[in-house]
Amino acid sequence: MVGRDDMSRDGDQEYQLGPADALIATVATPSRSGTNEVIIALEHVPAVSNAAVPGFGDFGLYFDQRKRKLAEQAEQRAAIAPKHDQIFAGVVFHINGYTQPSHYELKLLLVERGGRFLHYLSKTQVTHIIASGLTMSKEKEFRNYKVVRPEWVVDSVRARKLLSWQRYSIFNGSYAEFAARLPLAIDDVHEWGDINGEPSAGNILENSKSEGYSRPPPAPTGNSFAATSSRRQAPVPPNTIVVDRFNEGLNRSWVRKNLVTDKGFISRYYASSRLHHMSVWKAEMKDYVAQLNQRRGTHSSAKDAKPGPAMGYSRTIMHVDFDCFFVSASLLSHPQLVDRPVAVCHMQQQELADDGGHGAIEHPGGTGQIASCNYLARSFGVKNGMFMAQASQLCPSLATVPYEFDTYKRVSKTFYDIVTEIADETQAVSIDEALLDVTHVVHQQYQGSAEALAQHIRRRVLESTQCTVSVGIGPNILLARIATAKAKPDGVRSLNIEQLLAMGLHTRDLPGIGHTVEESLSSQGIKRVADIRAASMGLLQSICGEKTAATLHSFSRGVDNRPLEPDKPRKVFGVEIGWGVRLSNQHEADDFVTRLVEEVCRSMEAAKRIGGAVTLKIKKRQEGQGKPGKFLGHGICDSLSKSAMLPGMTGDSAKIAHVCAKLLLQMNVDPLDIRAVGIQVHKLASSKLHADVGNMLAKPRVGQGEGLKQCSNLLPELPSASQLDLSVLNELPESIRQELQAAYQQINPKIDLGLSSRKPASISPEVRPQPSKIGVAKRPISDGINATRGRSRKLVFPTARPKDVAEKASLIDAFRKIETLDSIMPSQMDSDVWRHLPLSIRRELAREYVKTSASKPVAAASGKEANVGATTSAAKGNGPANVVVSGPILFGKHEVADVRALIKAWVDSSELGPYEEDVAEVGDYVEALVKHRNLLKAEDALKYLKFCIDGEHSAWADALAVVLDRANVICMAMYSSSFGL
Ligand SMILES: Nc1ccn([C@H]2C[C@H](O)[C@@H](COP(=O)(O)OP(=O)(O)OP(=O)(O)O)O2)c(=O)n1
Ligand SMILES: [Mg+2]
Ligand SMILES: [Mg+2]
Repeated sequence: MVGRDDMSRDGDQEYQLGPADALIATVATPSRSGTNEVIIALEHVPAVSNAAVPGFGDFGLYFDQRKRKLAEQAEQRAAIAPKHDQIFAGVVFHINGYTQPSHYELKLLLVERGGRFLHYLSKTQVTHIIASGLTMSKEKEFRNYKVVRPEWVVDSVRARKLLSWQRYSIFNGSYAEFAARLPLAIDDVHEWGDINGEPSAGNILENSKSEGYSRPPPAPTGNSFAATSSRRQAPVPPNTIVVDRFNEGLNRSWVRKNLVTDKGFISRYYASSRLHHMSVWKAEMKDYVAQLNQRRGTHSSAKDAKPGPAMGYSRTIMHVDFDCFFVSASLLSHPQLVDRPVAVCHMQQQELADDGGHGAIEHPGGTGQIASCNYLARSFGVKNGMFMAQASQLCPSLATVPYEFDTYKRVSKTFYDIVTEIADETQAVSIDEALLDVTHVVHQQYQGSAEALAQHIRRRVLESTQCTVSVGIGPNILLARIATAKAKPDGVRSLNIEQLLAMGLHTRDLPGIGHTVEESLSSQGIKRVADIRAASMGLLQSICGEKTAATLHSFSRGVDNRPLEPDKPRKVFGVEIGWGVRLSNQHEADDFVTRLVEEVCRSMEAAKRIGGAVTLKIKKRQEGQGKPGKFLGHGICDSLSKSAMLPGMTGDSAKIAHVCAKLLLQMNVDPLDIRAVGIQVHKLASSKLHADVGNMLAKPRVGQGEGLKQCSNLLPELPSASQLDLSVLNELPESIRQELQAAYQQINPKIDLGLSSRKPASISPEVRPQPSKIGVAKRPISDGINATRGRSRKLVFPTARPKDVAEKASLIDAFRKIETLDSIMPSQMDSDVWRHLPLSIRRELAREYVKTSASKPVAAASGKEANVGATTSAAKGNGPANVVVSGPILFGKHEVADVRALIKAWVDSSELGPYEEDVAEVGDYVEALVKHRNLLKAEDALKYLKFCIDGEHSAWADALAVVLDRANVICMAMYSSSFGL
C-alpha cells in the first residue's frame, strides 16, 4: 500500500493500479458478436513472476516491467486480433490518474483500434488525455488540452466510430452532470454507483463489474489492503478518485460506492444510516407530538385542569416503550419468522457505514451490529448492540431481517397519534418510546386505575400497529422508567418508592447511568443502588461531580422531580455528513452542498415548514492532518460555521443552495480540506400558513380591484411581527390567528401577538409594561384624550368602506412592509420624484410635512401612490366619514402597533445611530404621552425602543437615555415617580 502512493507521483505518470493488480490483470479479447455488441472476455495475464517483484520493495522496477509487458501484450494482441475498425487512428493518448475502466483496458480498446499510447505525457505529441478526474493542479495544467473521460473510448468503441470528444470533456461539469447528459442507450455502461451492484447483461464491462460487486470485500483493517486490492476493480463513478490521493488504506470497491461525489451517496447514506435515523427521528417525533398537541389543544387543557397534588392526588407518569421495536416492525413483512429468534441488522445489500464515521464499519455477515433482537433471541444471550459474529455463535438459528426505516416511522407516528390523544401530556423520548403524564385522565376516566389505562393504551397500539408495547407506571419519571424494564416484554408494571427501595437494583439499572459512571462508582465499592444511599454526598461528588452526585442521591431514594418536557415544534432542520467527504474542486463542493440542501428541504417539505435563515457548517482538515484515524471519517478538523438570512421565508432548495454556495465561498476553504458539511435551516414557519396567507391576499373577491391584487404581491413572505396590525389580526378567523401566533413563535418564542385576548395591540412579554411604579390607574389605549388635542387631526381613518374591501385593505396593510417614510410622503410630491430623492431629503420633507399638516383636519392625500391604506382609500373616496384620531402621534401614527412598527423601522434604519432630530421627535412623543397621562402607551414605547435597540450601537443607548430622561422629567413633575425600564 505504501508503494502505491509513491507510484502515483511518478513524475507525470500517474499509474495507480495496486501492486497486486498484477495478479489479477486481465486481457481483453475483443470480438464482434452477431448482435452488434463488443464483448470483452477476460482472462488471466501470464503472471509476472514473483522474481520480478523484488519483495514489494522496488515498485518502480516492478511497474516498469509490468507496464512494458502489458503494452507488448496489447500490441501483440492488436497485431493478431481480427482487425477492428481503426477508429482511433491518429489519436495519441495518455492516461492520467486512476480510471475506470482501468488503464490497461483502455489501452487495449484504443491501441487495437489504431490509437497510440504514450507512457509519459509529451504535450507536443499527445492528442488526448484520458482521465476520470483531475487534481486541482492538473486541472490548471491541462486546461487547454483535450482531456476526455474514459467513456469517450468506451462509447466510441460501442458506436464503432470516433465520437466527438467535446461532450466527454472532463471540464464539462461534475460526473453527475456528465452522466445525466449521456444518452439512455449507453446508460447501462454507467450504472456504476448502483448500490446493489447487480451486473447488467450485455454490459461491455460485464465481467469486471459482476466480479467487483458480487461479494463485497471485508472491512479494510490494518495492512489488509494488498489482499483486498487483489480483487478485480469494480467500476466506479469515475470522478470518485480519492483513494490514491489520500492514501487512506481504503477498501476501494466498498468506498467507491459511497463517496460523496457519487450521485446517490447522500440518499443512500440517509437511507441506510441507522444512527442518522435515530437522531433525526427523535427531533421529528418531538415536532410531530408538538404539532399534535397544538392541533388538539391537549396540552393546554391538561394544564388548565391543573392535575396533581393540588387536586388531592399525586402525579401518575407512564413510560411506554415498544418491545424489540425494530424487530417487531420488521417482522410485519416477515410473518413466517415470528416464532424464531430474530435480529435486525444490515443485510448484504445494505452494507454501508451507518455511523457517520464514528465507529465500526458494517459489513455483511461479519461485523454488523444488531440494532434490535427479539426476546426469543435474548433468551440465548443475544443483546441489542451485539455484533452478529458473537450473536450467531450464541444463537446459531438466529434469523436476520433488514432495516425498514419507513415502517418504523409509520408505526411510530401511529403510536404517537394514540398516546397524545389519551394522555394529559406527552413527551416523545425516541422513535419507540414516550413519557406520559396521565394523572388527570386516570382519575377522571379510569377511577384512579393507571393499570387499566395502561392496558387500554397497549390494546390500542397493538390493534393499530400489530406491535406490542410495555408500560411502566410510577409517581415520577424515574420510577416509571424502572418499572418498564420490569414490565417487558408485553406487560404492565407499577412501581412505588417502597418497592424500589426493596428491589436491590444495580447502579446501572438507574436510567441515565452510563458505563463510565457505573465503573467509577464500582471502583469505590458502590455497586448497588442501596450502596449509593449509604454513601455520603461528599464521596459521591468526589466520584462523579456535583451534578451527577445530586441526581444519584435523589434517584437512589426514588426521588425525581423532573417535570415532563412538553415537546416543542422544531426550531431547526439540518443534516450533517462527516463521513466519506472527499471533494476535488469547488464545483464538487458546491454540488455536494446543493445535494445536502435538497435533503434538508425534503424533510422540511414533509414537515410543511419553510425557513428564514441558513447555517453552513464545515469541518476543515487541520494542517498536517492527512490521514484521519478512521476510514473516511473526518479526522482532526477545525470547525467553521457561517449563517445568513435567506431571501425571505422559503423552502426552495435552489434558493437555499445559492445562499450556501455564497457562504462556502466566504469561508474560503480549499475543497480538498473539507471533511464534513452540515446544513441547518432555521427561523422556521409553517409553509401551509404561508401559502394560506398568500392565497388569502391573492384571492380576488367581489369589489376587489387591481390595486389589491398588486398589493398582494407585496407580500412574498411573512412579514416581521412588528409590522402586523394587531387590531386587524384580531378580526381574522380564530384558526388563522392561532396559526399565525404559532408561526411567529417558531421564529421567536417571545413574540406574543396577543391574539387570544382579542384586544388590539397587546404587548409582547419582554416589553409588556409591568405594573408601573407610578401608581396610576390603567387606562385602555382606546380610552383616549380629547379628540381635538394633539397633532393627530391630520390622520384620518376611513370607517365607511364596504366591509370586505375594508377587511382586505386592512389585511394587506397588516401584512405589507411598512415603509415609514413613504407612508408619509407629502401629498404634493410626485411619487417617482419622491422615491428618487436621497433618504436624508425625504426625511427632512417628511418631517416638515408632518409638522405642517398636523393642524389640517383632513389628510391631503392626492391619489398618488401614498401607500397607507387610510390615505389611499380616502383619496379614492372610499372613506367619506373620516374619524379624527386623538392623542399624541409619532410621525402620523398613534396605535401602539403602528408606533412600534415605526420605532422598529427607525432603529433598523441605521446601524450608526439615530439622527438627533428623530430622537427629539420620539422624545416629544413620549413626553406628550406622559403629559396626556397615557402612561401605558409611554411605557410601551419606551420599553419597545429598549427592546429594539438591545445590543445595538451605543448611540442608540444614548438615544434611549435621552428619551427616557425627557419622559421621566415630566413624570417626576406630575407623579413624583419615574419609569423604570
Ligand atoms: N443503539 C441503538 C439503540 C436503539 N436502536 C433502535 C433499535 C431498537 O429497536 C429501537 C428502540 O430501542 P430500545 O432501546 O427501545 O430497544 P428495543 O425496542 O429493540 O428493545 P426493548 O424491548 O428492550 O425496548 O431503537 C438502535 O438501532 N441502536
Ligand atoms: Mg423498545
Ligand atoms: Mg426505547
